[in-house]
Amino acid sequence: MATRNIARFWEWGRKIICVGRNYADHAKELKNAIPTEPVLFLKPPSAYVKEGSPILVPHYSHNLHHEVELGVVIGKGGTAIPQTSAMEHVAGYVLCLDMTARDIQDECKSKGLPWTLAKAFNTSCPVSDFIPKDKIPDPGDVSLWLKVNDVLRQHGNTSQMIFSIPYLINYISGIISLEEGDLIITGTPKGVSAVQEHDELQAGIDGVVTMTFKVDKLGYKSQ
Ligand SMILES: O=C([O-])CC(=O)C(=O)O
Ligand SMILES: [Mg+2]
Repeated sequence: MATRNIARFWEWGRKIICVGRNYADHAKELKNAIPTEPVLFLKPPSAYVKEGSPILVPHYSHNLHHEVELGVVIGKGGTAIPQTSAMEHVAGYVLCLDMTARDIQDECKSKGLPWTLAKAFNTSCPVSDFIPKDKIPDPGDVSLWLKVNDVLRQHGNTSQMIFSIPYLINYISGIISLEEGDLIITGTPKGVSAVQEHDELQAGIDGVVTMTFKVDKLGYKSQ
């Protein structure tokens, strides 16, 4: 097998492990309790989309939300990784969006069903270019923002996270072994809101990366 390039992990990437309700201000805006343990869910690698391709609205949703998040790219796998060595397993970062069909998520929550349809559809995980680890010396102090059609909607700092990156790596790897090319997306700060077809989403990490995505209507539906 040819050598895999971690900077293009989304092409051969593996699991996307998502942390929910990791910012108290976002948990509150959706009237959820502040968690005492991380809330986890998964997206498949088919959820990845890169700049130049659009975010597609699932045909079954009328309330697609943006959630801007810091993504942690795993460079070295492991099981039950101690917090003290957790950062040795990180290859770098991406800025990412956890696109969420909020109407479907609300329905899933009220019926006690899993969030797969709300969170794991094609193009539900837009990602920026790979950010090498040394470009973010302190992942616990990263300022991230998102604009819809030039209007600022989200602006948070990873210092507001309830569970830190080393804590999450330890917690997750004790349940689901981490592998090279996995991505952990670490939760969103407050300000989530709906996007429509033709909207332009711009997001960034101050001084590190920006990315732009257009929203398009989903062009396909299973017959
Ligand atoms: O859908 C939600 O509210 C949970 C989530 O992904 C987050 O907090 O980032
Ligand atoms: Mg999220």
